[in-house]
Parts: sequence; C-alpha cells; structure tokens
Amino acid sequence: MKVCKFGGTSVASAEQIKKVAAIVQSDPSRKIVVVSAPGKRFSGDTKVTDLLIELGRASLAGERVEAPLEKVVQRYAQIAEELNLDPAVIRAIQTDLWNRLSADKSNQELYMDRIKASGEDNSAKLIAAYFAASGLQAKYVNPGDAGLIVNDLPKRAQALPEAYERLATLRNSEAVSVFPGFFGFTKNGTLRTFERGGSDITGSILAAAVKAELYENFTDVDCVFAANPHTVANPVEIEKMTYREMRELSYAGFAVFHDEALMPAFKESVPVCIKNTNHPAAPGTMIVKERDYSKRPVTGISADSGFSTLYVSKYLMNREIGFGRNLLQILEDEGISYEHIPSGIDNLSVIIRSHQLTPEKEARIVQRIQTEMHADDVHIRSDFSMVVLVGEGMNHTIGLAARAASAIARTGANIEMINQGSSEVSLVFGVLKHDETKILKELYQEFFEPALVK
Ligand SMILES: Nc1ncnc2c1ncn2[C@@H]1O[C@H](COP(=O)(O)OP(=O)(O)O)[C@@H](O)[C@H]1O
Ligand SMILES: N[C@@H](CC(=O)OP(=O)(O)O)C(=O)O
Repeated sequence: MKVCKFGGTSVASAEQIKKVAAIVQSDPSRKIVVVSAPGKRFSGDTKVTDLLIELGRASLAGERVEAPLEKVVQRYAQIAEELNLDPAVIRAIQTDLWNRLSADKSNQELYMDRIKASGEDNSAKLIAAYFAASGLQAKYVNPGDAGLIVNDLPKRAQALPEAYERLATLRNSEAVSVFPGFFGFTKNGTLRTFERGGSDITGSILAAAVKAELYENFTDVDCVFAANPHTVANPVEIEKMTYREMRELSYAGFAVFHDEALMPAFKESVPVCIKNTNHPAAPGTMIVKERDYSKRPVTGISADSGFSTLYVSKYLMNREIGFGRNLLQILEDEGISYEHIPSGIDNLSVIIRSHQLTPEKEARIVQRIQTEMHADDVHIRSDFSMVVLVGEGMNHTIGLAARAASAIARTGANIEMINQGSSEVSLVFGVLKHDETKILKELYQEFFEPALVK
C-alpha cells in the first residue's frame, strides 16, 4: 500500500485535480491520498490558506467578512464547475465556512486553526466527490473520526503515539481514503493545525501508521535538486538521499518537503519519494535510510534567512557554573527556542529564529542578561541567514570546510558563525542576509560544477 500526498500546486485547479485522479487510478496500491488546500496556479497567485488567514484576521478584527469569504468560495466554485461537480458541493463549503466563522473566538489561535484547516478539509471533500464521479471507489476521511490525535496547547501540534494505532485501521479500507492534510484533533476534540506546509507531516504520519511500502509526495518539480532552483539555474538532480540529509536540507530552505515530515516515515523505515504531478513518469527523488557511497561528499546546499543572534560576553564565562543554563532560562521564560550556540571562552552567541522576537522581548532579554548575569556585553542583531552544506560523506572528506570557506571568501562576504561537529552530516555558516544568494551560488559552483558523476 502506498500513501500519496498531493501539495497545493497539485490541487490548485480542475486541470491539476484531473492529473491527480489519473495518477491515483494508474496504480491500485495508491490507497491513501492526502491533499492540501488549493495552492498557487501561477506565480503571483495566492494560496487558499493565505486567503483563509486573511478571512480569519478580518473576522477577529470585527471587520466585514463577505469579500474575503467570497475569494475563498470562488476558488472552490471555479474548480467544482470545471470538474462538473454538483453545485451542492459548493453550497456545503459555504455553509462550512460560515459555521467556522461563527465559532467561539475566545482563543484566537484555535479560532484561526479552524479557519485555516477548512482549506484542506474542503479540498478533500471536493476531491473525494470528483474521484467518485470519475468511477474511482473513494471516500473522504475526517481526521477526527480516523484518530489523528494531537497534543494540547501550548506545545506545537504533534501526533500522539495512540494516533498511529488508530490510523492503522485505514489499511482495511477497500475504497481509496481521501484525507485532508495539515490538521488533527486533541483528545477533547479541539482542532489544531500543524505548521505551514504541514500536509507533508500528515502524509508521513499516515504512511507510518499503515506501514506503507512507500510515501509518495507529489509536488510541482521532478525531484529534489541540489540547490533551490529559484536561486541556481538547472541544479543537479538528487536521485537518492538519506532521511538525515533531507531533514538538514529542509530545515534551512528546501521548501519542497517539511522537515517535521521525516521522522514518522523514518521510524517505520517507510521510503519517501518526491515526485511531480505534472510529470509522474519521472523517477523523482528517493529518501531512504542508507544510500550507496557517493563520489560527491556534498548532497545539497540550502539557505534560509530570518535568523537573529544574541551575543553575550563575560570575562571567565567558561568557569562560571550554570552560565549557559541561566541564559537559556531567560530565553525559555520568553517562550523562545534556539537553533545553534557557537561559543568561545568568554563569549557565546545564541542563534534564534527572528519571528520569535519582538522589540519588547529583546529589551527584556538584554536587560535581564545585564542585570542578573552581569555580562560585559550583550546585544541582539537581526538579518542573518544560515547557509547549510549537507552530505553523508562530508565528515570524512579532508579539506571540505576549507574549500567552503575559500568559496565564501571569493564572494567578499564575511562568515559570522560556523557550526560543525554536532551533526555528522552538515556544516552551517551564519552570514549576513544580503550575502546569502551570492554565497549559495558560489558554493554550488565549488561543489557541483562541473557536474560530477551523480
Ligand atoms: N532544492 C529544491 N529542490 C526542489 N524544489 C525546491 C528546492 N528548494 C525549494 N524548492 C521549491 O519547492 C517547491 C515545492 O514545494 P511546495 O511549494 O511546498 O509545493 P506543494 O505545493 O507541492 O506543497 C518547488 O516548486 C520549488 O520551487
Ligand atoms: N495549505 C497549508 C498546508 C500545506 O502543506 O500546504 P502545501 O502542500 O501547499 O505546502 C499551507 O499552505 O501551509
């Protein structure tokens, strides 16, 4: 049995949904189909999830919702009409959206989650209706009924162990299960969404639960490339990579697969294949536990912006027992997680995702470190990017860090931070955001051109 996930671009229009149906029909082992909300049809288009966020915000702000609601309904109406579906499908979507809008607003996060989740939920209902109309034995499956149980707030939504047991029964379904991605329900029935891009996570959870032979993740590119195709022209295609490599690459910029989607499949050893809905005959990229030795030590290079550094220096910091713990406690008190902590004898930097910071939080953090920890210098700087080289063969390749550093030097950019060692498969460079693109291009040039044997 295969689990297939079709991303936003694969279900963005009637034309795309027809391709999805053909792909599912062409292989009887494709028994579980996870779908996203309709995504971008062309560059500059707006994803339904973003339209829903606009709608939810308007509703919470007490503004009129008719116009943003109409934008959402229109997306589905156009699809349904072009697929010749019964207009009742659209009336049901309209009613569903009004019900969600009139729900309790006391917890704004949960209110927004309900609105956002309608994107995939209505997409799954519409696609199941189309499958059935095209003669495929298929049914919509509600994640609450099927048992996709997630934890409560304030933690990030993650599937609980019992979810896997309950979802395993999907194996027994004769009909193709059309399952909405992106959300689950807590034990008391509260809907919670995963992070953006989280339909990949739903697919992985289901693939692990039913112990699928393969988790196919259909998107709009033939494979995973060695660098973001928007930055590097015609990057090398990756035929096979390990879960660890994909985890590291998707952590920092490979938007093609969500980094949290690796673990469920990995735990059950379900291989993942990234494939193209527009070109299903292409073999795609296989993500597996182990791969053969490659001539190329670097598998891929990713880059992501939106990082800040908290720099702290204090003479004899290295001898002060509990210094690190106290510092991290201050961050914990502000509800902030960290990414890396490169350190020296008398100083350390904590790398943080900037979206977690506000001017008020920054001021409180700096003030507490100065007064409670008597630091000599404390400051927070934003606009950093992390450029990450990833490859299973990297650790055993002498001179690789030197080659990378020389390539970065050629761009004239400064390296603000290097982190290697803790992870066996990656080498992370912290750089200023405005240097990110030229560094990525130069590193690609260094490690992938001229193209070596794959
Ligand atoms: N290294 C990479 N390899 C392939 N695609 C990448 C890479 N880095 C970024 N992408 C982008 O990821 C996109 C697919 O992911 P996403 O937009 O989430 O698709 P979907 O709508 O199928 O969920 C591609 O169109 C591509 O632009
Ligand atoms: N629709 C949600 C979840 C998702 O996974 O979407 P996509 O498959 O288009 O990345 C989002 O936009 O975040």
